[in-house]
Amino acid sequence: MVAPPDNDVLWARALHYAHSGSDSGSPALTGVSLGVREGEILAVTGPRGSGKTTLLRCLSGQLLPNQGEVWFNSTPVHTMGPLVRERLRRDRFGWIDPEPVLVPELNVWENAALPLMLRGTPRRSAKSAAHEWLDRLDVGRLARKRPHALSVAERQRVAIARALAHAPHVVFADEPTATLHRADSAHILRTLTAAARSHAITVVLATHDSAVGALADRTESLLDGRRVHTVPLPEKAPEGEGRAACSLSV
Ligand SMILES: Nc1ncnc2c1ncn2[C@@H]1O[C@H](COP(=O)(O)OP(=O)(O)OP(=O)(O)O)[C@@H](O)[C@H]1O
Repeated sequence: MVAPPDNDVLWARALHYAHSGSDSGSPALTGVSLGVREGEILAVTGPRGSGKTTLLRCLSGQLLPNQGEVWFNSTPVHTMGPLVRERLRRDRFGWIDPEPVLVPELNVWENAALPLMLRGTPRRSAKSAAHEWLDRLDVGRLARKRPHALSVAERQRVAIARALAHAPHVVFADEPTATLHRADSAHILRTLTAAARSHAITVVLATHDSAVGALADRTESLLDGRRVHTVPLPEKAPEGEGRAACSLSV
């Protein structure tokens, strides 16, 4: 095993992953390698079924690749046992799902403070951190409400506050605005990326919306479980060919 470059907070080499019982019968990832730098916002784009979610779940230690390696800050994740991976995810990573999944019995600030309280942060400090992030995401006024009293967009803001409140090293955001209207979606993405930049949090953001890539420092594209390079056509493309990008498989 060769350790990854020092400036990569996350590093994956030759990841292969096949879901058992997959409808397509093809593996979700076939040899994906990539590095993510400290503090970077990386967009992972690609059409539906291209392997974005599977890649994020392998990088975050939720899934163990069938082959290949995942490293976090020079520590191999793919060789960790389930409990160590669980602790790594709880303490160092944040996760944002496409649809907000909150605990219905807890109010908004308790939901946002949950990762902190699970790792033993005193209630008062956890509450204060949760309030800070809820305010930042424009849902501080809802802190005492239960999730069912909120709109989907408000619940997603709470889920984002929860992913950020414990000061994670890396936040994985899987299509975080998939269920939102365009205006909400743009605002939430800007807030997420601005918050991450101001706290030097690394973000790996899966999206099938190429416009989202504009907010990222870098974009990696997937197609059929492989990384592809997006190569812009030359300025003076011949008549009729337009300026669409083309993809070359690597
Ligand atoms: N739990 C699962 N069980 C079986 N097959 C799965 C499972 N999750 C994903 N797959 C399959 O793996 C492939 C990659 O799926 P994945 O969800 O990683 O892609 P994606 O790019 O995130 O897609 P989407 O944009 O629709 O979320 C697809 O063929 C999908 O059907």
